[in-house]
Amino acid sequence: MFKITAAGLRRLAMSAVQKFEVLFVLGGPGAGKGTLCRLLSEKYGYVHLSAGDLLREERTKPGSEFGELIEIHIKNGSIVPVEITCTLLDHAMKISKAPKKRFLIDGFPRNEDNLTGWAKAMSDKVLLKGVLFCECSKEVCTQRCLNRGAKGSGRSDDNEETLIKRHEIYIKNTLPIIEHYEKQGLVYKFDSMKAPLEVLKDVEEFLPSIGW
Ligand SMILES: Nc1ncnc2c1ncn2[C@@H]1O[C@H](COP(=O)(O)OP(=O)(O)O)[C@@H](O)[C@H]1O
Ligand SMILES: Nc1ccn([C@@H]2O[C@H](COP(=O)(O)OP(=O)(O)O)[C@@H](O)[C@H]2O)c(=O)n1
Repeated sequence: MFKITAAGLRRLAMSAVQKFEVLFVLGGPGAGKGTLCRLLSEKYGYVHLSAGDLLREERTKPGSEFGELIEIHIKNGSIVPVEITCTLLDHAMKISKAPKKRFLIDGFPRNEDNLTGWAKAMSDKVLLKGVLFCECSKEVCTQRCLNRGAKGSGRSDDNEETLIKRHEIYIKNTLPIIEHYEKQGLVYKFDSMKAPLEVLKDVEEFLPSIGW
């Protein structure tokens, strides 16, 4: 006899309600992900969730059990375990009061652990509409982060030593994730060496193709 499992029932229930729509925004450290997301969110009301910002905020919360661990990873340029990051993203999505449940998730998924953890925890709730890939040279990325640091970002990772590691991790761990989505035809690449408003314009040409 046909039997439906609890997980099957949950999936059915979730498919009946509207799922959150998500665009991942990826690229090297300093490629301009946050800048693009801010422009898009101001103009279209999409909710910008930066994994890095959420982790930095959690790090400084009094009594956070993960504060120290997060700081070690950020200072080292390495990637925080997905259970922490995914819980922060999930919570931020749930409490969002934005009328349009359309989310720009910036700086995630950044490695295999992020990818599998997200699939496990979120695939029932979220519809991935695509991946925006900010293409930018290592030199420009590095210079942008150093300028951001010099202008007082206060970030413990906007320094030459950490930037070398961040870039290595980007090449070794994040590029394969972008390739993974590319094989599924989900990636939209654009030149993020251009000025911010030109980048915005290029991305705006892509949005109608996903119904945004
Ligand atoms: N298209 C751009 N052209 C020039 N500078 C940029 C551009 N996009 C971002 N920046 C600057 O580069 C730095 C890093 O940008 P940010 O958006 O924080 O990058 P990311 O989120 O990828 O680390 C910031 O100081 C920002 O003002
Ligand atoms: N998915 C993520 C995103 C960021 N992070 C951490 O946060 C740091 C800063 O990420 P970010 O997205 O704010 O900044 P960029 O490196 O892209 O400029 C990373 O170097 C990681 O240490 C993470 O562990 N996992």
